[in-house]
Amino acid sequence: MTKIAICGALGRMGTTIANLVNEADDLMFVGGVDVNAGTLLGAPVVPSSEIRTFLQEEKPDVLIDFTIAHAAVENIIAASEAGVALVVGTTGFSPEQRSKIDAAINGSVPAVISSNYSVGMNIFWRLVREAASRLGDYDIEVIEAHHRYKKDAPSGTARTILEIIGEETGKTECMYGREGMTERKDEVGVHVVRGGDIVGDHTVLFAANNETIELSHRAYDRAVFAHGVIRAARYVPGKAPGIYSMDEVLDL
Ligand SMILES: NC(=O)c1ccc[n+]([C@@H]2O[C@H](COP(=O)([O-])OP(=O)(O)OC[C@H]3O[C@@H](n4cnc5c(N)ncnc54)[C@H](O)[C@@H]3O)[C@@H](O)[C@H]2O)c1
Ligand SMILES: O=C(O)C1=N[C@H](C(=O)O)CCC1
Repeated sequence: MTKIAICGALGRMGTTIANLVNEADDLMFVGGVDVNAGTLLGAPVVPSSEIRTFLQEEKPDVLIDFTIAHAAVENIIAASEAGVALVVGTTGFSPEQRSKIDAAINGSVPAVISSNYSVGMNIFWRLVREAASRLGDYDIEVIEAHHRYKKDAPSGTARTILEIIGEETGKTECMYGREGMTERKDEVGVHVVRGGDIVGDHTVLFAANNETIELSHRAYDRAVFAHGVIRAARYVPGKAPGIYSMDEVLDL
C-alpha cells in the first residue's frame, strides 16, 4: 500500500486527487496540509506550519503538491528533508523559485514535476514540437483560457508550450497581448483568457499567408489531471533521486 499525502488538500485539485486516491486499492490517503486545519475523507489536514511534524508522524511514501508557488517551494524543501518522494503540479514558479526546488530535490528525493498531468496534453506537447520544428517561419500565437480563480498567467502549460516553440524555432521573444498601433515582428504572441469555470483550454496557431494550422487541447474536468497525478504517484516511489517528467511516467 502506497501512503499518499497532499499539500493543498482542501483545494480544487487537492480534493479531486484525494478522492481518486481513496478509490484506489493500492493507495492510501493519509492526510494533508493546507492553510487552515481540517479533515478530508476522515484524514487529518494540518496547517502548513505543522508540515514537518505531519511528515514525521504520517510517514507518507509520496507528497503531492498542488498549492501556490511560494508555498510549494517550502513544502518541497520540507519533503526533501524528510526523504519523501514528490509529485509536484503547482505552477507559476519564478526562475529563482525553480532553482530552489531543483536544489532541494536533486541528490535527495525523486520527484515528478509537470505543469500539466493530463495524458492528452503530454501528447499535445509532442504535436506542437513536430509542427514547430517544420513551421518555424510561420507566425505563431499561443492562446490559453482558464477559470476566473486562476492566479498565475500565462498558465504553466502555456509556458511549457512556449519553451517547446523556443527550442524548435529559436523564437524566444514573447508578446503578451497587443494594444494600440502595433507592427508584428518575429515574436510569439501570448494571449490569456480568464473567466467562468473553464478547466483548461490551450491553442497554438501557426499562421502563414493563405493558410493557418490550429492545434488545440481542451480539458473538461480536473479528473483528467488527477488521473495523471495518480500514475505519477505510482511511478515515483523507489526511483533514484532527481526530477522526472510525465515522459518517463508515461514511457513516451
Ligand atoms: N500540473 C497540473 O496538471 C495542474 C492542474 C491543475 C492545477 N494546477 C496548478 O495547481 C495549483 C493549485 O491549483 P488549484 O486549482 O487546486 O488551486 P486552489 O486554490 O483551489 O488550491 C490550492 C490550495 O493550496 C492551499 N495552500 C495555499 N498555501 C498553502 C501552503 N503553504 N501549504 C499548503 N496548502 C496551501 C490553498 O489553501 C488551497 O486549498 C496551481 O498552481 C495550478 O496552476 C496544475
Ligand atoms: O486550473 C489550473 O490552474 C490549471 N493549471 C495548470 C497550468 O497552469 O497549466 C494546468 C491546467 C489547469
